[in-house]
Amino acid sequence: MFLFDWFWNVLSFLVIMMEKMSFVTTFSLIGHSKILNLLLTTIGLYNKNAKILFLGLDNAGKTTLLGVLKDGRLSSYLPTFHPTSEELAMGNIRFKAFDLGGHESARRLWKDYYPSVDAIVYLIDSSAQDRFVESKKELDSLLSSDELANVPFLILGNKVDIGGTPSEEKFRAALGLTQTTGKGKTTLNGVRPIEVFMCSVVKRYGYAEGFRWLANYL
Ligand SMILES: Nc1nc2c(ncn2[C@@H]2O[C@H](COP(=O)(O)OP(=O)(O)OP(=O)(O)O)[C@@H](O)[C@H]2O)c(=O)[nH]1
Repeated sequence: MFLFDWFWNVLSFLVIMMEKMSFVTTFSLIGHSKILNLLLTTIGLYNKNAKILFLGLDNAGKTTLLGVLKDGRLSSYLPTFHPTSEELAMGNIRFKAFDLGGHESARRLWKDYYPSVDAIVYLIDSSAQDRFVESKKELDSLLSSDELANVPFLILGNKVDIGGTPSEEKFRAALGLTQTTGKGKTTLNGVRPIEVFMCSVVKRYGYAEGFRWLANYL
């Protein structure tokens, strides 16, 4: 019995060593990032290289969100007058995000970015109720664009940390967003995915759920 145990332990040790050696050899031959990519591709999580536009009126919080997603830091930014872009990864989505600015002059450039876009993230300052009509007008114009007909829309009702912001229900009603896809993963039957998530970029909540929802449709 002792001999059998000893033999079994030695055999197990050798098998583990061989596995480790072949892994180390493969690892150094292919390289760390390629192995990671290979694993992610195998489990279907890596092919989400998407082009995402961050749109919304000026002051909605687009650049702040981009900054938080980029390096986790909250900074203060000047209004965006020139489009900027960042390569980002969030959960299982890798994407190139374009912050196009929300001032009236900047909005004229939005349509130049429609070709080959994979998703729109539309931010609305939920504390600025006096601007809901203007925000709805821009959103409706995006939603009715032929070029964006099949593009998923993630609507973020931002700044809920500010007192007096409307409930999600009232926010949806004001923006005409009562009929949406649903927050789970659903079969679309040819309908464009569109969903609302209330969030606070500065308090860092709400938007991650939104991006997780969006990942289902990229
Ligand atoms: N209270 C609060 N303020 C926020 C939030 N997100 C952004 N802000 C503030 O809103 C202001 C505008 O944010 P920006 O990120 O510059 O807005 P933008 O949409 O990029 O604006 P433009 O560049 O003019 O199009 C800044 O003072 C931010 O600090 C939030 O979740 N809560």
